Amino acid sequence: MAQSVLLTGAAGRVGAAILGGLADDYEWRLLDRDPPTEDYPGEFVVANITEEEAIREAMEDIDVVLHLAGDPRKTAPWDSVLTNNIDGTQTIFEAAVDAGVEKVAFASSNHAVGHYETEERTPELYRADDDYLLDGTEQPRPGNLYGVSKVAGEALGRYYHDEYGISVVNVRIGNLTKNHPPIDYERGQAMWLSYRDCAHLFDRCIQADYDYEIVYGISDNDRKYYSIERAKEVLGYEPQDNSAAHTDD
Ligand SMILES: NC(=O)C1=CN([C@@H]2O[C@H](COP(=O)(O)OP(=O)(O)OC[C@H]3O[C@@H](n4cnc5c(N)ncnc54)[C@H](O)[C@@H]3O)[C@@H](O)[C@H]2O)C=CC1
Ligand SMILES: O=C1O[C@H](COP(=O)(O)O)[C@@H](O)[C@H](O)[C@H]1O
Repeated sequence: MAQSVLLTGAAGRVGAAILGGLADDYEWRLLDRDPPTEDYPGEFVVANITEEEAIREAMEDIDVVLHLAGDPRKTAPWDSVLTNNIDGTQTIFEAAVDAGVEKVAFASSNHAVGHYETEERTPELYRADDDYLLDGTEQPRPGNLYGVSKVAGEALGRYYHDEYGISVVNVRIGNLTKNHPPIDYERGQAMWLSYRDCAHLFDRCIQADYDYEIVYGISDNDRKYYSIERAKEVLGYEPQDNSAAHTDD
């Protein structure tokens, strides 16, 4: 029988990439605060992730949670990230543990480590001949309050894993764009995540066995300063795309 997967933030861009690749592969329960405007492959729950009761109900009979819902803006103000990204993520973990969910994959971000991109390192860092690599074992260095909220989400996962044993993978997503990498944006090309690699990566988050992990979610770009070795090793991630293959780079 297919695993039951709760996808929060299902109506957003990352949700679209995941469902675009995996719609037929799982029993989906989709959740978003915005009501659906199209057909979705499963039950659609309209709820805010800060609503404890609604989230507890949404968690019933779920095997795996892909937790994407949150404010994705790098300029997001503190009150929004505090509510949507930190409070909301705590509500998700608490309900997941109580419901006996096996795994949570958390949509973290490149902005959790944005301040490694110092003036001395950039723009060389974004180029294929530069060998500087972050691999997920480094200390977080958020580049903005949004990044701080993602580090908090990763810490919540650490706590719920250590305290309750739930499996947690934090995917520090780079820059997801459809069809081709960002144009005239070296940083975006270095951290490009294609739609099909995104779907495959979250598929591996559903299928693989792990304890607590931090991995980078980017395609196999020639330009890169995030290692994808841990995602390959632990999750079996096999990306197919590379921003260098696009002539409009
Ligand atoms: N798109 C990208 O390149 C990247 C995205 N991420 C993370 O991935 C996640 C998804 O991002 P996108 O799909 O790009 O954003 P999006 O804005 O397209 O989608 C987010 C969805 O979450 C929903 N949502 C927001 N707050 C909610 C709440 N309190 N309760 C219920 N639903 C809520 C929104 O209605 C929206 O449909 C976010 O957590 C973001 O921080 C991280 C790095 C890069
Ligand atoms: O976390 C996120 O990062 C991506 C890439 O960051 P950017 O600074 O290069 O734009 C961003 O597009 C996305 O909206 C955000 O959630």
